[in-house]
Amino acid sequence: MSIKPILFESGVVKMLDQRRLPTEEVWNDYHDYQGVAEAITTMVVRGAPAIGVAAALGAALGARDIAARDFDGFFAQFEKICAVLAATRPTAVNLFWALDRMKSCARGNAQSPLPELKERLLAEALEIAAEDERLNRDLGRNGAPLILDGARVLTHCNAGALATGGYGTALGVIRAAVEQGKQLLVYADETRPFLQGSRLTAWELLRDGIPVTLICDNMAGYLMSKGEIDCVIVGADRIAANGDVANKIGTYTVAVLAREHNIPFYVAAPLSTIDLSMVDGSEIPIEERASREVTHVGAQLLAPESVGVRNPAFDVTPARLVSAIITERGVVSGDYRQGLRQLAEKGG
Ligand SMILES: CSC[C@H]1O[C@H](OP(=O)(O)O)[C@H](O)[C@@H]1O
Repeated sequence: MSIKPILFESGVVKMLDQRRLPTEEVWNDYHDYQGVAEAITTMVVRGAPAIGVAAALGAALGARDIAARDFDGFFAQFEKICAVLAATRPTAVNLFWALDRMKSCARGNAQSPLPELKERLLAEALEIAAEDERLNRDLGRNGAPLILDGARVLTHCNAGALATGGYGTALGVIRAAVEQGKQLLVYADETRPFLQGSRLTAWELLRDGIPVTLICDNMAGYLMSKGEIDCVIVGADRIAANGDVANKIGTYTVAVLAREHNIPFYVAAPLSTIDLSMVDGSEIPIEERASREVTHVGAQLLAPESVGVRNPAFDVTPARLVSAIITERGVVSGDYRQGLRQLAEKGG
């Protein structure tokens, strides 16, 4: 059974501290929205869908503590709480999708007594979490036919159960293929600088008994040139209406290498990652993170303290390099603008 990185038990949000993996499995308790916001910013929890789930639960915790006499007073404070959570990280659209859904839920229950409204908001957040795992299983089944028996599959970063409400997106496709009896080998890019591949994907796949080999990011091209990679599958943080894909830094590099070697490059993402308001990828906000993530691994200094550093946490892969986009409602290729819109209009 794949892990769930976020739980809600006895009125407390529990999150597996992904900064401590793979050496320690430590669960942190969160009692208020401020703590959840910090957990998102500091990457205790990370991964586009997981960030959305965490923010929804954080908003529900915040709603619970609002002392208001009427809906207008309540909603004014609830919007401020959602704004704090929305300010945590800019790239993954799932964060904003989840918070918009929570605000819609509040408005849709404006006539309810406030105690009932607060319970309804918690139920909505829990549904977002449960729904995410369910739809990842659908997504996995949709993508599994693209992964051939015996395939050697390269993935970048962690788009697994740890990045979602459960089961994973890119790793969800891999799980579904394995569940169908296919023999696979996953090559996991270590994914500098935050090392989601070496610390999280390797840990997650070994934990589930799925064969995984760790490589440095700069080894992917060599393995492709030797014919040792059959396909690439990654997650996404935001997909624009034309199919441009924002994902972990280094994804674009892998996509260019895959095209050079005529290797299929697949993107797995739920519809909550697709931003049809974004015409193309040029407008997707790219998070710049702290220099220390580049100059250090843990407490170990790797570079001169005074060196200049850039640390964009994401890049944008143009749609022309994407072989197919796998979602819970189907697989799209070719004309992404039309295909993504049709999927979005298809309904649940
Ligand atoms: C299932 S989406 C996971 C997605 O999120 C990761 O970014 P981060 O670890 O910084 O939150 C990465 O882009 C993954 O592909």
